Amino acid sequence: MQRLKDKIRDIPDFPKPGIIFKDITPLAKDPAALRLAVHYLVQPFLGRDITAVAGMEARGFIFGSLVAWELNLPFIPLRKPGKLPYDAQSISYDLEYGSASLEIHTDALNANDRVLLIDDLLATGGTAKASCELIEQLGATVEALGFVIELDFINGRKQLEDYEIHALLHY
Ligand SMILES: O=P(O)(O)OC[C@H]1O[C@H](OP(=O)(O)OP(=O)(O)O)[C@H](O)[C@@H]1O
Ligand SMILES: Nc1ncnc2[nH]cnc12
Repeated sequence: MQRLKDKIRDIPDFPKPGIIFKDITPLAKDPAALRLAVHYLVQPFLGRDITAVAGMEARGFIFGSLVAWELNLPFIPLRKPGKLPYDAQSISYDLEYGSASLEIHTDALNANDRVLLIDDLLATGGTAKASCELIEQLGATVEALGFVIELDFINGRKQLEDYEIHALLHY
């Protein structure tokens, strides 16, 4: 795991004063490290009854689509507002440095789906909680959540108590 941690760059005061931004671009830039991260990321989910992988725009797309590829499952994008072309369901939420919205196509999932939600980072959990609600609004079940990074000191898990959560790197 230290090999992966070495590929996460701290950027102080981005995007706001007081935030230490965990930059995953050095990890994405290194093919061996990226493969290793995805290898570890999928381990808890192998052989499980999961029907789809969902990821949040934008950094969740990087890891979510690689996990979907690795598990040979559909990838469902949760997008920033106004980007999805078909009927979409929307939700607003707060995150570590502001507020935002995400959308999902209303036909992306149904009541038979058991979804693995993947993102790069768990901070307050606002993004993840809203994403779970979006998935559940379509009648689907959230099977588990997977993150590359968890900021333990923010304790985003407290608002995700009902869910199984796995994270590779803890700060
Ligand atoms: O746990 P939280 O406090 O909700 O924060 C975590 C979220 O913040 C970042 O996304 P951001 O909204 O910055 O979008 P990006 O992926 O487009 O950079 C990150 O990729 C997570 O999705
Ligand atoms: N500290 C942080 N670094 C990178 N992405 C984030 N999303 C929310 N908080 C973050």
